[in-house]
Amino acid sequence: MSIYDTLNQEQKEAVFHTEGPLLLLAGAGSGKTRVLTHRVAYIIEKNLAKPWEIMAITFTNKAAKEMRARVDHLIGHGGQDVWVSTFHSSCVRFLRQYIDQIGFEKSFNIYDTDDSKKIIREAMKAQNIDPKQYKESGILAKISEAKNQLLSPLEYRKSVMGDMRKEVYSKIYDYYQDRLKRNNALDFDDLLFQTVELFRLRPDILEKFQNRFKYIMVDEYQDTNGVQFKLISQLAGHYKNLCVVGDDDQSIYKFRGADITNILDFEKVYKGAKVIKLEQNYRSSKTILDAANHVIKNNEKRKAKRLWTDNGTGSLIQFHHVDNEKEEAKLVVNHIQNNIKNDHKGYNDHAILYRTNAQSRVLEERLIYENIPYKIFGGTSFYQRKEIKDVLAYLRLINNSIDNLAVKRVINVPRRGIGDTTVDKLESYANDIGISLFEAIKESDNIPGLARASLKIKGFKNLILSLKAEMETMSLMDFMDEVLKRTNYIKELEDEGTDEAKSRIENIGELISKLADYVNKKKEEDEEPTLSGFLEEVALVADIDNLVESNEVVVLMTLHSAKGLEFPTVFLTGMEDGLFPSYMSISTGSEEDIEEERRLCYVGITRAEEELVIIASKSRMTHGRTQYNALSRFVKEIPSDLLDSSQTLELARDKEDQDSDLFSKSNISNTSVLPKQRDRSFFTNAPYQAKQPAKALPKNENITLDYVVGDLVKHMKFGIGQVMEIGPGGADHQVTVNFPSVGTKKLLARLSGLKKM
Ligand SMILES: Nc1ncnc2c1ncn2[C@@H]1O[C@H](COP(=O)(O)OP(=O)(O)OP(=O)(O)O)[C@@H](O)[C@H]1O
Ligand SMILES: [Mg+2]
Repeated sequence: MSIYDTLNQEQKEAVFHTEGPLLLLAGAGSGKTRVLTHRVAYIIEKNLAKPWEIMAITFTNKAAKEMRARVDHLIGHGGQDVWVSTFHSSCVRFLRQYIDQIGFEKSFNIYDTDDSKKIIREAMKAQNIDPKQYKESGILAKISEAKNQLLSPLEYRKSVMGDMRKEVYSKIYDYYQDRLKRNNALDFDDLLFQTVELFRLRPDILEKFQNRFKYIMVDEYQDTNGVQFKLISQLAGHYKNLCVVGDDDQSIYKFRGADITNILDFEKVYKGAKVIKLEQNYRSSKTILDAANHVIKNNEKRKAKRLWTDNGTGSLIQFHHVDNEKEEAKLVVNHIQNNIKNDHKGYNDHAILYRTNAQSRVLEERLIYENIPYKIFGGTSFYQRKEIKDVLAYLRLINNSIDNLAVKRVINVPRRGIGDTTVDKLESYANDIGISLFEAIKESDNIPGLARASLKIKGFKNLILSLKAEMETMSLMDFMDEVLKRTNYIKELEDEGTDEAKSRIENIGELISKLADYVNKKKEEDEEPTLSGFLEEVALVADIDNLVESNEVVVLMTLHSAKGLEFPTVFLTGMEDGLFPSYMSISTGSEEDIEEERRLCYVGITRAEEELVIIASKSRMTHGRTQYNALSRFVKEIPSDLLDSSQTLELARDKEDQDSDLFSKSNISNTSVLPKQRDRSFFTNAPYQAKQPAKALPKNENITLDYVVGDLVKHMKFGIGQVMEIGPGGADHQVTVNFPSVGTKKLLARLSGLKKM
């Protein structure tokens, strides 16, 4: 039996049609990616090309990795020579070979956003541009946009003449590009831009690659942008053996310049292109596919398609309308535990999807509480995110001013003109006389060589000292507001106004919700909430992060990152109007924006193979306040006979039996409304547990540790350390370890994988 026997007729046609342009336009789970990998195998088998003469481009590193694995599996020996990569990594390879032909050195550096921002700042200074009117990230976004449209600084200048504001962007673009070149550096967009430039200026080099790549394939073609389109047309210019696959219903990156016309106009650009449609879905149950089809058909601007499956009807889609986000997290985690116990599923059979990054916090905490290994894919765990670390560093510094790391983290964040040299001087002064960095800051008048920065240092000192004083008089919630206001942290992000900045603001809002949660819990216990208490609770969750290295993990990710992937069980969380579809898309009143969100929903639903669980919450704490959201219109677009909502009750009853004391069923509280016995946090500390009835005792009694206080233990990341304390920690033990490498850390025993030495 050959590997092609498992393909259906249309798939075979696509695999065997190797010559000339080919468009595979088909719905989710119809085997597009599978066709690509089989096509690679076929081309090699028929000796139409050597492995290194085939290029397969995918969208993300994860997708590239999966495609690589599938190709290796099909082809075996030689598979590793097939050029499987993302656009960016392909370009790096081209440029490392030839960039000297366009005036860079081959050893060029690749700049990240921070590096780029530094240069923008320089440019603004050099040209006397008012930073109040123009923000670095805004300018950077404009430059990126220009590059994605293949506009050089000169071309951009011509295109914006007469528009004052854009002329400023143009001047900075000039300076920026010149500086990059002088530094022999490329930013991320340049990787593509300069490759296209190289090929344009040196047709002889392009020709080499055109001749080399006899077959080119591109996955997720619906999300290519202008510069990617150009690059592909350059490379495929000679043989025109270009096979692109995609689904217009899954185009979800318009906000990053993706241009859906690239796929819709393929036949116009590549005359004589063959078009194959796939209609059979192999991934999902009938019920899941039905739901997806019902949702997407509400989009008016789409090519109608038929997508059916031979798979069984499967189970109904579970729908839960819960009271609050903690109930949601609890339900998801309970469900996973049940599946593992009863269904013999593994952790990695489960994906939890959400619309915004900030939603991960509550889910992560519940997973940690229940000792379930997880990994955030395509992003960073909540407590590892820069803005969360920054804000927590401020709080740590205010709480305890001898925290040198915290000082270093925030002394110039947001920027207040205190440079590295100044910090170095402060630090060596502090070390010389054996005081903390903040003490040195207080004595900065005595430190030689700080003259120019001295006013700024004092400004920072006064900020921290006055916040310290305010901490004594304010409620914790008000205090947090004050910190964010006085440090200008949120304002900076607001001024940036980029998508990334908005996501950071949402994350900080989520940290405020965490604080509100903590305050509520303490009030219920008739205890005074304190900053140090809050930091301690956070430290427990924050430190455990990223320690799971196995593949046996529950996957968490945004819907955007989920494209192309599949999982037996998928949870679609936060299905509420205002969250998904996003408030932004609703408020613009633009049907186009809602349609993009709907495509994202279609992507989400079609990730599920067997089991789809949809959850909406009636209320949700955002920025520390409880908000009430209506059910997502997308859920209403799913016919009710596909939904099973009866289990909500059952599960709720179940839960009540199991651990009604740890979690409340409803959370309508914010800081000012504090009903008793409600809204408990995920983490319990010792005095809190003492108040629990017996059945709610943490489950850590089952876990025995082979080390005791005083023992040496080894940790994957931090190395060897000494156990200082062992206490209860959710369903686990909280172990305090002193590591010479990083200092004292609080870890959860089981998740941290501590080993006795
Ligand atoms: N002919 C087939 N027989 C059996 N399984 C198939 C067949 N075609 C595809 N599959 C399986 O169906 C699933 C979906 O395939 P694939 O990921 O290639 O779809 P896709 O069209 O790329 O989906 P997406 O649009 O989500 O990227 C995979 O598990 C794949 O192995
Ligand atoms: Mg695919």
